[in-house]
Amino acid sequence: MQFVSTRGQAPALGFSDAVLAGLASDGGLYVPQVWPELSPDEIAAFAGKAYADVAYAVISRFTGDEIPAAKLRAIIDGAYQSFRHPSVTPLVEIESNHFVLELFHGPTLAFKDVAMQFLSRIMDHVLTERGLRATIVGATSGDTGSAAIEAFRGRDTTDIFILHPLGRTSEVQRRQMTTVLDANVHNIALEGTFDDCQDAVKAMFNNHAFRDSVRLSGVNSINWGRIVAQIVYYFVAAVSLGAPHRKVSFTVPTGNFGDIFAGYCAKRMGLPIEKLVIATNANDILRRTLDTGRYEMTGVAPTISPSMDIQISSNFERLLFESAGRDAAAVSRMMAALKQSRGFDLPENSIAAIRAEFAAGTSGEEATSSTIAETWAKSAYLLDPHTAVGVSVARNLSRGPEPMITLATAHPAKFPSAVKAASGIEPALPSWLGDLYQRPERVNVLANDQRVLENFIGSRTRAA
Ligand SMILES: Cc1ncc(COP(=O)(O)O)c(C=O)c1O
Ligand SMILES: N[C@@H](CCOP(=O)(O)O)C(=O)O
Repeated sequence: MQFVSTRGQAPALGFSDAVLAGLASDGGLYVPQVWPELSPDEIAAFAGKAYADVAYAVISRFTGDEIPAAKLRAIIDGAYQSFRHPSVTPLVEIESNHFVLELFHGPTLAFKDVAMQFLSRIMDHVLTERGLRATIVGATSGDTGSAAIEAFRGRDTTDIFILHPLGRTSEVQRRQMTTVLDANVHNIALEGTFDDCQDAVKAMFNNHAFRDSVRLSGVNSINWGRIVAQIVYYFVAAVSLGAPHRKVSFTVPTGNFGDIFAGYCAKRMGLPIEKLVIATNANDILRRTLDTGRYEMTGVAPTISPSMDIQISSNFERLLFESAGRDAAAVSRMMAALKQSRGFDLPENSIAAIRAEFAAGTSGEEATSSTIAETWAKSAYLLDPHTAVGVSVARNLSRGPEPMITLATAHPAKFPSAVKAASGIEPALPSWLGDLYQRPERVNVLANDQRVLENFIGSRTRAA
């Protein structure tokens, strides 16, 4: 299996190289050259299988023979043993025909663990095989960072540098990152927004001298290794509700578009999904794009679902590539316009193709809070604010008879103030995080300046 860049100017790479590269050298994102397909019989055979079995069946379609079967199996088993629920990603029916898919049973209580526990093991394997070390740089609005730090801490093959926006994460999210004191972990609180953090990471990838000198690698969902692991739970959830004999729809709280793009990939592989619903908070650039056909940046507003306070939705580029008939030149033009004038119009064929597969809705702050309160009152189920955005949008949608699955992307205890303000209930952290507020923190506050960041990273990485 080869992977090609959405901008068409970088060499096609195999799975391991695409994962180590993170971002393509032309600034694009890697996607599979062809979509592997699973037949209805193969999908039906997932019924009753363990999560790791389905993960192996799906992921091995992308790794081909690059990772030996026994090694891939051991990596997947190790990744999902770190989850504290026997089903890994259980489904809970919160009201008639509306389910939440709990993706937060991993070590850091957010859906990012599902992919990160896999990615860290794959990268470690490839780097060890090649006798190399890499410098991992990631941008986070709170959850990617803690999941990545937890997954890569203590590994000899990698040094990890995570940029978070100073003062814009929840306190639990910040502490989950800054209290990890392993020598290979470096936390940077950037004076800026999440979009600034993400821009800085992309600029490091586009500075080829720096990229090569530190053997730069990325763990944001620009990395195909993240997406591939997230495809799995769409199959697991849909099959448990009757797929492929019955269609299902998914609503996904969306920021960087990685999670919902994984759902699109599952559909391309043959999973019968009726609709993929993009749920945004007040930072509603994606919903506006679906309404108007124009992607237009306006500014980021802080919300009670801070992990989705994003405007530059990286993985939307992958969808643009697919929806524009894989026209890499058209994608490059749109991305150049975004950089120059903070917006672009989608070609007619592209927006029509997107509207055929996706719907979109927005949940403002009040609607999100009242969704937390109502769901607690009616179903005794406590939603985190990101999941509440999804549930709120799914409830307001005109729906068909198929089951709706809203992705529960974080545990409510990661956002105790917002959840308590909405419901009166203060969700407790699980016992293994019970002393989080007593643990010492280590963090470096840095200016949003590319030279400062590159000097900081270059002088601390062991991969240089
Ligand atoms: C809790 C939570 N929900 C939803 C999202 C949005 O996911 P994505 O960026 O893949 O769209 C994020 C972060 O990205 C998150 O941390
Ligand atoms: N919400 C994310 C933002 C980064 O998204 P990613 O999926 O591209 O890593 C976070 O929690 O950091």
